[in-house]
Amino acid sequence: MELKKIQNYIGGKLLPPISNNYLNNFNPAIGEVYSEIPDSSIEDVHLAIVEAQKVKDEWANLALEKRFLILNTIAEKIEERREELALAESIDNGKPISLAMAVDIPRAASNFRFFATAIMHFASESHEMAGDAINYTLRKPIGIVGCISPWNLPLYLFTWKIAPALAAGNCVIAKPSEVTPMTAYLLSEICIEAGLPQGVLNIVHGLGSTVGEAMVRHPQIKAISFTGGTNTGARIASIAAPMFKKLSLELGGKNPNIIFADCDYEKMLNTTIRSSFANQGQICLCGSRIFVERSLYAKFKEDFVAKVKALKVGDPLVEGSNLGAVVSEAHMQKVLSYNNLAKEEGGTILCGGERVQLEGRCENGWFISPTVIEGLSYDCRTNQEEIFGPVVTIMPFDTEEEVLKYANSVKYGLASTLWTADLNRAHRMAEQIEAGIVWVNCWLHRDLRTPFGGTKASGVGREGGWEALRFFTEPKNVCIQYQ
Ligand SMILES: NC(=O)C1=CN([C@@H]2O[C@H](COP(=O)(O)OP(=O)(O)OC[C@H]3O[C@@H](n4cnc5c(N)ncnc54)[C@H](O)[C@@H]3O)[C@@H](O)[C@H]2O)C=CC1
Ligand SMILES: O=C(O)/C=C/C=C(\O)C(=O)O
Repeated sequence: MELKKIQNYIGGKLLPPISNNYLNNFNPAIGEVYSEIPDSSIEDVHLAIVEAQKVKDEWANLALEKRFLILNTIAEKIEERREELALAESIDNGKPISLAMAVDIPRAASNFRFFATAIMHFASESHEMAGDAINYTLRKPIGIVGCISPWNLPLYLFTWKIAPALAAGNCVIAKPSEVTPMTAYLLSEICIEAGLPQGVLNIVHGLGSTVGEAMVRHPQIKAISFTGGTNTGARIASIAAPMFKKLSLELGGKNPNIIFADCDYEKMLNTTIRSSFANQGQICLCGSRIFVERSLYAKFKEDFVAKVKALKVGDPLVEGSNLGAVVSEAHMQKVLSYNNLAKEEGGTILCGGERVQLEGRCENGWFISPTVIEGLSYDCRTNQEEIFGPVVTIMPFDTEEEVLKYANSVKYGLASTLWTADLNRAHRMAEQIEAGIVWVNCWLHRDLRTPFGGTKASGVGREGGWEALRFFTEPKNVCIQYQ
């Protein structure tokens, strides 16, 4: 059977790569190639830029209401095709279809709807100087911008970048992860149906080292919005910063989940299962280090491990599977290697820690049992490095001061979760935790207006709301002195 061939979306058309070379695209649940993706080259990136150049002024000057209507139509079409998109996402990524249906695809539609609306309300500042002069700040589209996204939340994160970039009046060259390209391809069909003018959005598929780097290096791409690994972010910054490009980098995390004995226990327990293992732990916001106040530790350990053991690792297309496959064989090997490291570092694996061999259709798929490890020190490698899989460590603590030291000991500073009924303590801790996001008595409770991103090695800049629209526009201040 001939494999489905994904195409680039350039100048409003679905095109093969200029080289006509393709890469294999795997279904992680069965461990087999099921489609092909363009192995695009620098020439395809250049073609996309030529197409974007032709229309960038027209798109930038289009009435806001017209831009709103087109982006809102894309949101509606994502919703209309949600079942097809959720199935495609599940097959491409390995995640349970129930998760794609409940979270990934609705959020992709919300991203377009949110920014379609937000741009209608985006206003610039003015500053009066004591009866002497007035300053007003213009916010112009940057021109052509680049969006590079990862494989863990494919359409969710791809649209989280593209939607504000387009809403702000830019033309976009976008590259989804080569590991999960399918829903970005379906999005190009949707954009054609929705009447997005040709060349405004161009999706170039291929490898990071070729397509991604060509985008980062191209002088006509004036800003790069990237989500992915910290090392990749550092490489992008090393190329783009000397070219004075605007950069938004949303990178890795090693997030603390801090649990005090006075918390709402049942809510905390259920949410901690989710914050540890949702999407097989492949969300940069997952809480991979769980710190529990000592008086609660034994009870938490018993209840948590029992719940984790009850999670079903299974065929992502079957209702009732709590965890699907991890995204690739290489990633599975990387995650499993941390279990060996944890043992070497003195840890005890309380449950999981192994490849799961399913029967039937998924017998060769890349599945890992959810893993809980205890007995490690806060500063060992297992507790310092991003694993990005279904693996958490649990550790007791005695005081706020002690747990803050543990929480802040990592190079990352993305997200954190606090569980306590004492709001004074929550404020105190939130103030001192080194992270861009602090959730109190909840996790991944998202309001798209809020600043989203991390500190330290978790990134530079913020996405979401006005932050994203500011990132994708260039401010110009005009100062007029009164005559
Ligand atoms: N959201 C997050 O925080 C994510 C973190 N990761 C972490 O990163 C590790 C590596 O995962 P990868 O798939 O290799 O992520 P990655 O950072 O290599 O990939 C993310 C995106 O960047 C592109 N890319 C790669 N190299 C590039 C370059 N030199 N220039 C421009 N674009 C480039 C990729 O093609 C992909 O579209 C994971 O094991 C995980 O720890 C991975 C994905 C998402
Ligand atoms: O915007 C969100 O709600 C979530 C974003 C998640 C990531 O950026 C990630 O996992 O990489």
